[in-house]
Amino acid sequence: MQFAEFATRASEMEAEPADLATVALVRDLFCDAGDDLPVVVRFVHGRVFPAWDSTTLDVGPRLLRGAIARAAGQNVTAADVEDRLAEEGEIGAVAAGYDFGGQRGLAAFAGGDDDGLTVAEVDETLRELAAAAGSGSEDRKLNTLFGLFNRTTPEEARYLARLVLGEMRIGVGEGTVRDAIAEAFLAVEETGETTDSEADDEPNDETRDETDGETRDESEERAAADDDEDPLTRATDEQLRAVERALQVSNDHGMVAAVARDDGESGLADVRLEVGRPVQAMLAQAGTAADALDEWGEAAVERKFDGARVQVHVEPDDEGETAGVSLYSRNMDDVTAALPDVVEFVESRVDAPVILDGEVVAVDDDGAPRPFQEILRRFRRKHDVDRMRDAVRVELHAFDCLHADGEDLLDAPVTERHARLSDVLDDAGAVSDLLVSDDGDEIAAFEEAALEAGHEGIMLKNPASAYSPGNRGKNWLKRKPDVETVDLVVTGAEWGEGRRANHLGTFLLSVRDGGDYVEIGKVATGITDEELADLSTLLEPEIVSENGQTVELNPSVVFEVGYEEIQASPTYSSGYALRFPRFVAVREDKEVADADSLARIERLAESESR
Ligand SMILES: Nc1ncnc2c1ncn2[C@@H]1O[C@H](COP(=O)(O)OP(=O)(O)OP(=O)(O)O)[C@@H](O)[C@H]1O
Repeated sequence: MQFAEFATRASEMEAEPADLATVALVRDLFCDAGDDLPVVVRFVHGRVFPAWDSTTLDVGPRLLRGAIARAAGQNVTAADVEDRLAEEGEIGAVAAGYDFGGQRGLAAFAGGDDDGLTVAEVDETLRELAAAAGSGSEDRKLNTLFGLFNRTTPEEARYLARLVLGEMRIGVGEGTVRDAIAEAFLAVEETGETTDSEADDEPNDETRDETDGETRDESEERAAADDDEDPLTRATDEQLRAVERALQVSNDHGMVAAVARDDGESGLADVRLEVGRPVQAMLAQAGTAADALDEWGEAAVERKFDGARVQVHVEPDDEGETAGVSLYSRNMDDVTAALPDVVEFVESRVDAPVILDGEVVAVDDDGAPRPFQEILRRFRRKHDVDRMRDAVRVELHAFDCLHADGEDLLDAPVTERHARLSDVLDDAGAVSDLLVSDDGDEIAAFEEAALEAGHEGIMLKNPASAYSPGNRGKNWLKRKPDVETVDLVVTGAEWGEGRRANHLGTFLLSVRDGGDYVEIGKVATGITDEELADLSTLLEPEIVSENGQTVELNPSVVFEVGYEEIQASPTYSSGYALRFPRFVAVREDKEVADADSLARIERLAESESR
């Protein structure tokens, strides 16, 4: 497929306000993609690599602006591009505003044979760019991007720029991709035999409700559109679930689309977990022991470790022995290199191919947990790993087993998965204690002991429940006595004054509101001088534009922020403000998509006002 064709389709999606019609456009694109299907599926929601793959292009806004400036011609500087960005507010619009065609004309004049970019060529070039490392790699990346932009029309440039930054902004989220795959390759044209035969078969509440707001809206719109002209053939809930399950298990949208097309529902059912391919972490809601017992009769109770989530993959070799250990964060980033002590521990205690879920916690010499911030000094670290290994001791607490010895356990109940965990991890101290109880007093005593031992609280799990990757469902409840903090996206900052003039000092905080960010306040307290310097290093490459002391930042960093109260306030665009905000930590284990939403802020504000 020509990249120009992809860009035209993307612009149609961007212009389409209705969710169902967008699904139909995405479906049609998938149907027309041919051999390029996996790439097109990834591109349409802003990915070059599958979701499970931690490889990134590692191109920041500054480098991208430089490449656009170069492709735009000799008279255009990166500062000009920056000025236009301040006016337009979005890099795709800026890229589309330049005429890169002049260079193409020259290339043709010089004997160049340019039939236009193909989707496959863009994919291949961006993959090469991602692989550039070491000295001179910035320049090589700049050259590669320049080469691509140089061949784009304005429409192609718009979507290329956005693809490079990983945000297509065309209203196509996970739910849309899932529905479009089912519509394209599983749904059957209505021929008197109705595809609504599953109408009574309610979709798994957790899966459908917790995916994202968009999914819920889509199903409502789907229902409302029943009698109206419907642009979709209408996949059944069962077909949607088959796609959803394969996506959860593989985190590879391109592969799932190809399997749906080539092998249908039975092919999707055969998609299995793979050691070395991370899955999304199951998440929890806040809740109490009373909630748990009311709902399930009994609860599986564990300590809530205050550390960083880690998924442990132990790969088999040809003889069935273990060949290697890899570790992933809750966002499926590869953090193996940062935690050699955990790798060594797992190597010595596990001798079967497994996927385990757990938490790494910083501990003192007596094994007592240290504050959460300490583990963040180790997690994701690329430099000084050995020095930090000595400075911050960590321990693994494993609490789940998703796969053991070739067997996927996602659908097995909590208690069975925990029993398998105890079988495969030869260290009782590293296996999270599990109390299954229907007695509120017994659970309260367990909670008290957990808090006394320095843990954050307890987790309450429905003993009969399966593991649902990526879902913040009702089967896991977290219970902790401390005041909640909120995780907010840093969208702006101000340069400091006096001795702090070289550092960003005050940070503008936002919450997620659909695909956008709305402001909720600023934080400047609770940050040490050392942290200020680190924050400036972290955030300076994300500067989008500057106006006097104030800078606008690409939303990429999440702060955990404490506060005394959340108040309704006209000062910020969210309609809320934090009273006495206090910086707690950078949530390096979270991406902006994991930051708190406006809906959560509304709930917190409401519960405080009661
Ligand atoms: N025994 C346990 N079982 C499951 N998760 C646990 C356990 N102990 C600690 N955790 C951690 O608690 C988290 C669940 O809380 P939640 O899903 O709300 O994540 P979060 O947003 O990081 O919340 P928090 O900031 O409260 O940790 C898990 O992601 C995991 O990192």
